[in-house]
Amino acid sequence: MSDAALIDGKATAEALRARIAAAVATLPEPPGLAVVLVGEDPASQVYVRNKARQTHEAGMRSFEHRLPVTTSQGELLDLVARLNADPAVDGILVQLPLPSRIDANAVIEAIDPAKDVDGFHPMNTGRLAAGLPGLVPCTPLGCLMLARSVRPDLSGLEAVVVGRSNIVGKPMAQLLLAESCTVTIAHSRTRDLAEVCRRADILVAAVGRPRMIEGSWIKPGAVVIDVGINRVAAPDLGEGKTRLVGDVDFAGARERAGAITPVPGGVGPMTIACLLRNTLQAACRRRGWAAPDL
Ligand SMILES: NC(=O)C1=CN([C@@H]2O[C@H](COP(=O)(O)OP(=O)(O)OC[C@H]3O[C@@H](n4cnc5c(N)ncnc54)[C@H](OP(=O)(O)O)[C@@H]3O)[C@@H](O)[C@H]2O)C=CC1
Ligand SMILES: Nc1nc(=O)c2c([nH]1)NC[C@@H]1CN(c3ccc(C(=O)N[C@@H](CCC(=O)O)C(=O)O)cc3)C=[N+]21
Repeated sequence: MSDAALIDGKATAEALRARIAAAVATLPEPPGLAVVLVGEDPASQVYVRNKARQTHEAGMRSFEHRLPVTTSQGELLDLVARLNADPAVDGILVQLPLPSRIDANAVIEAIDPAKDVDGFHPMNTGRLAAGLPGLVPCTPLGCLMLARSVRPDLSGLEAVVVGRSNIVGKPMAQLLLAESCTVTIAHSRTRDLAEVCRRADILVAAVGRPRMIEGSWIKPGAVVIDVGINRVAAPDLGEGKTRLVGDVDFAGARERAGAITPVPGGVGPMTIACLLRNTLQAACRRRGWAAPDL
């Protein structure tokens, strides 16, 4: 079989951001997104900076809160309460992971579900599981959009999600189930992961292990969505250099897949575009504006 089609997340995300910007331009006031970053994790700082820039480019307001790594849980909960009460804030994102002293679940549950643009509050995860409208986690939503860009009708397909985290794997499985896929969720205790993956018409990898999914595990013609963002040493680029790779062995998988997302330039840019989409949706719901059709 010839090489898989490349699913261009960067271009798809740019197009989605342009539609969001056009919709925002028609609103009486700009939606506002608050991003909270605790500590100095350099990778997180890059995401926060990219989010702020793209929020402005979409015509929205961005409120950044950078707190020292010594911040207590009480101080963080106070900030969340202020953001819940702030009428200019439509969306609240608290960057994860948080320092281990802080109970992340307590912080997520403190966010007003109507402003929970990450879709992590139990109210929103419950609504997703029940098939009710709500805010849907950005990364799985972006993955679904990319899968549908090459297979508009997923109904009846075998979908395998590798990873069962609350932020990617579980909501991804719910979205694929809602598309009428036959869904398998694999994880670190799964026996014979290679054989499970070989069943997949749609394979979503959200593990956090560089190139763990081998080319020979891919069903010929499958759609492969690689969520992994792993920084690895790249001595070929020079001493001390690094590069980003996914959870899938891209070169091997490309020989068998029908379509595949690259890393970088795949799921990552879609995550930010979906965050802006959720912020627009939250603003429209909260403020009684007609929600645009994106
Ligand atoms: N592109 C984007 O926008 C985003 C990318 N990411 C990236 O996606 C990846 C996953 O993130 P996240 O879900 O938060 O990660 P977590 O570490 O929370 O979850 C990883 C999952 O992978 C499973 N797993 C670990 N090792 C294996 C193995 N050997 N075989 C099978 N399953 C395994 C774990 O199983 P178990 O539950 O049994 O421990 C767990 O369910 C990371 O690389 C992260 O950087 C994350 C968020 C957004
Ligand atoms: N509350 C919360 N919500 C999140 O959505 C969240 C989070 N915490 N913590 C961290 C993870 C990770 N994440 C990414 C977003 C964009 C890219 C992204 O844009 N990646 C680019 C490249 C980035 C680069 O080059 O460094 C790409 O893949 O092409 C990656 C990763 C969101 N996360």
